[in-house]
Amino acid sequence: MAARVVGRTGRLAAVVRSSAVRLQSRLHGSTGLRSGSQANFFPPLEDAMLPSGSFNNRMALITGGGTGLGRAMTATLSQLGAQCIIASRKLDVLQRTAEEISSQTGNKVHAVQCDVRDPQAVSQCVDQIEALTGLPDVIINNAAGNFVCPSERLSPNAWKTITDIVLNGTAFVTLELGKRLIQNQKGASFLAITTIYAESGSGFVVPSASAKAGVEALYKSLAAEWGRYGHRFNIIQPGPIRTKGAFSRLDPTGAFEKAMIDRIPTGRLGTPAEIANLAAYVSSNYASWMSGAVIRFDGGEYVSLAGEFNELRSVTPDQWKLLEAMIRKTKGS
Ligand SMILES: CC/C=C\C/C=C\CC/C=C/C=C/C(=O)SCCNC(=O)CCNC(=O)[C@H](O)C(C)(C)COP(=O)(O)OP(=O)(O)OC[C@H]1O[C@@H](n2cnc3c(N)ncnc32)[C@H](O)[C@@H]1OP(=O)(O)O
Ligand SMILES: NC(=O)C1=CN([C@@H]2O[C@H](COP(=O)(O)OP(=O)(O)OC[C@H]3O[C@@H](n4cnc5c(N)ncnc54)[C@H](OP(=O)(O)O)[C@@H]3O)[C@@H](O)[C@H]2O)C=CC1
Repeated sequence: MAARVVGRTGRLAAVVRSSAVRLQSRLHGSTGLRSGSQANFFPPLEDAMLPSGSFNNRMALITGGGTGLGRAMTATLSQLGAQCIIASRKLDVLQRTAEEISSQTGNKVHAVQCDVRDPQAVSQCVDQIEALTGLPDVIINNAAGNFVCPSERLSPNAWKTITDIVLNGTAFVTLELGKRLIQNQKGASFLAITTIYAESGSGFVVPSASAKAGVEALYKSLAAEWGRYGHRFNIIQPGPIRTKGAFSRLDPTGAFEKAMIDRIPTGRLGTPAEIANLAAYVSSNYASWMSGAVIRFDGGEYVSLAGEFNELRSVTPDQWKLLEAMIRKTKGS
């Protein structure tokens, strides 16, 4: 009897999972998941989490919204009723994404070209946004640049390029919009996408780690300073989520992926739709008491890397018997 119920529940869970994956691939493209066995405990739920219409009459700017995680966030906000503006350097990519998402959700997505490293371009981009939709209620600073490289091989321009996109770009977008919103007495939710190594630092991505740490200091500082103008500032630190932009620059041969998945306690990569749901919640009015928050979203990878005894996961029950006997035999110090 119990086995029949478990069997039926298992089949039901499989059906729910496969329809969630179908919806996800329609809106966000393929999940591309590879996983370890414990991933079966943690299937991604990928349909929009918030009630439909949660972003009706709200305008959202997503930098880097044409690809990867920014695209997934745009798709979810648009599905929930927002009018979105996506901004980055490649107008053709932005326009394609904007058309695809608009045609799926029925809500307008605008594409605006902008290199966030250039403060003048940012100011012109905000002029365009004001003309298209008015000042946004939601700003997601998601654009970034990165590549793995031994630090002794970095040129000054390589350092400048990454820190300009990540730290200066985020600052230019945030300050330009912040000042105009303050002038117009309009509140907004600002969200920055950083990463787990913004906290620990990491070799081989030193410009990115330094710049992302700066972004976190910027957002925590403004959370304290600009609450009085109706602005909230929050940070999501994602762990590994497959996107072409990230994986082609951080693991070009694919050699590190398995080791990375093995050390993630939930046994799999995150999915773009999962982070999109979190970003939507943080940017929504359901989170109106959330400001200055730093949310780690990594399947447990950070704590798994940090704890010095975590490698003991590979000790078998028989080996534990021996270890325990040795430990118990020890007397005195
Ligand atoms: C399994 C592991 C996989 C993944 C996930 C794992 C862990 C989770 C944590 C992940 C964090 C991820 C953070 C991210 O930010 S991922 C986002 C990645 N997306 C992008 O980078 C998209 C945008 N990128 C770009 O446009 C380019 O890559 C670039 C280089 C950032 C900017 O392009 P631009 O045309 O402006 O710049 P260039 O003129 O090409 O180069 C400028 C400068 O940099 C030097 N350079 C470029 N590439 C390299 C390299 N690979 N190594 C060393 N140096 C490089 C280039 O030579 C130029 O310097 P000079 O020659 O002029 O001195
Ligand atoms: N995927 C992952 O595993 C992780 C990603 N992240 C973070 O998530 C965010 C999204 O990354 P992901 O989607 O993976 O990668 P993508 O490469 O797909 O996204 C980066 C986006 O930034 C835009 N961009 C780059 N340079 C500029 C610029 N100078 N001006 C304006 N826009 C620019 C790119 O568009 P264009 O080329 O048109 O300018 C692109 O759309 C980033 O902040 C990244 O650091 C953090 C941890 C893990």
